[in-house]
Amino acid sequence: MPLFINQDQIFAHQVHLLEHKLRSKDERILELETEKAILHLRLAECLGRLRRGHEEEAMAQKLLQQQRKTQNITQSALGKLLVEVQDSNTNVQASLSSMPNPYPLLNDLYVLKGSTGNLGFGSVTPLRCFLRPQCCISDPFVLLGLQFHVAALKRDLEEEKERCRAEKQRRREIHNTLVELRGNIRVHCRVRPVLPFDQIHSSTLGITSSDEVINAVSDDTMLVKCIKNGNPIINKVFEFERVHGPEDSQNAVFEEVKPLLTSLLDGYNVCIMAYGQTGSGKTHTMMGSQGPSRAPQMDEQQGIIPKAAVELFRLISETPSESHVVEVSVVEVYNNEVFDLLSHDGESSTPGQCRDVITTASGISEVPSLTYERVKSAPEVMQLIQGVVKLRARCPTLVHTHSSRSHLVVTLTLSSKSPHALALARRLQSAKRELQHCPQREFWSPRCRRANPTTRHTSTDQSTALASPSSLCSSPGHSPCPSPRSGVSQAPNRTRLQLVDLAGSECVGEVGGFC
Ligand SMILES: Nc1ncnc2c1ncn2[C@@H]1O[C@H](COP(=O)(O)OP(=O)(O)OP(=O)(O)O)[C@@H](O)[C@H]1O
Repeated sequence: MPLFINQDQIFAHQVHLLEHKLRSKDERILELETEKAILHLRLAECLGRLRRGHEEEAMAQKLLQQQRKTQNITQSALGKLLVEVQDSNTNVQASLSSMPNPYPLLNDLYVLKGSTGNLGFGSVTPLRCFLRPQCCISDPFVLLGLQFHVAALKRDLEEEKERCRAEKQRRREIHNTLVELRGNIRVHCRVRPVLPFDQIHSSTLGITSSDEVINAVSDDTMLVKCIKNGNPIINKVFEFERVHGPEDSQNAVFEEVKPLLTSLLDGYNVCIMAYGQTGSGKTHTMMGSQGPSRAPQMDEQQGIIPKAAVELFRLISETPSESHVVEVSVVEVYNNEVFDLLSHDGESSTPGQCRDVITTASGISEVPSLTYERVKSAPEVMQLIQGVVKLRARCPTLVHTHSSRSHLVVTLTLSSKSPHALALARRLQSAKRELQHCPQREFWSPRCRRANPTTRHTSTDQSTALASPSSLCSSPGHSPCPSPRSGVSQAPNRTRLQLVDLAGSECVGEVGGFC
């Protein structure tokens, strides 16, 4: 059969194919245009975000500047007012003392000054009228008026200060309630002042001394300038429960943690821990930087540990109905080993005995043979701590020469209730020590841990562990004590205050310590 090819049909087919190709291309063009529009939109969004970022940064800077300005203005205004008041007061006192007092009624005026309240210049006229029939003298009135004015100014100033204090206190209370609602761990941040050794390290990193890397923007916000050589500065904002600026004193810092000590007497364990980069001021905050010549008790430069000891004994003296016993232990954690700095046992010349750490079946970490010294006053606590704290491992770092290279844990154990109950607890503790010498006992120590990281066994009797003063609260913070089991129900109520000064990391490459 002959093959017949219709040319028209071939052309029609080719046209159809070409039309199909054309349609596909049109569709592709449409797709690409849509993608282009989406990319344009994204670009616009990114630009908007970038702009907003710049605006936020500018606002943060502006806020900081405004705060500084307001602070300066308030401080200088207060200073001027104080100087004015003091000057006027001195002048008045000098004039009055250099003058004989021939007017017996002037003494009445002093009484009036105390009882009438806010007497200013305006009050002089009625007083003058009152005195004129008897005295008819004008100069003393001027002086008195001046004195009243000074007194009124002083009172105003005091009232202002009081209002300011009350407002701050109210804000703190609301804040604390909020924090309580949020959880039992509070994180405060302290920014120390710039010190001479900072200038040296700044210059090695190419930062000028006028660059403040960390700024306490408000009571709870901190601005950190992240500076890296050759890169633009990035501002980061961090929020804490409380931010202490460089101007905040040791007292101001302690006031924030002081209420926790009341919790200790209410039956809660408390742990206050200082954490931070080397040279950031942990030891200064926890122990203080007191010179040897200073009186140990009333020193404002004392840190949280001495102040907490004073406060604890003050609180105890306010509850004489209960008998309280305070015991102190000082532990150094260095190179994964625990050293009992108060230990007296052993003939070794190395101070501080290495102790084992065990973990009970209930997951509580213990240092069973830790030394606890009974103390009766805050100076006694400090004498013990000061006596052994010099044993702490130290080594110069790139930041400062007296860097502590170990963690320090000071524990104050408070036992309340009758002396009989305390004696029972001691008997339980000695029974526990006997148990520890049983040959079949396995325990977890830092050395075992190195050999086998998963080994965490103990055969310690849980009831004795609960009664022992050496049982550590497993989680730091403001957590309730374990409730006594039936076997130790007579044991005294025991709570712990742990004060921890950690060793700082040497993170100096990133200024500000926020890597
Ligand atoms: N708020 C502060 N006011 C004045 N000086 C301070 C303040 N904080 C720290 N310093 C001083 O800074 C230096 C370093 O402080 P400190 O020894 O407390 O640091 P650190 O964090 O304990 O360091 P490390 O972890 O290396 O032991 C000390 O000379 C200390 O007196």
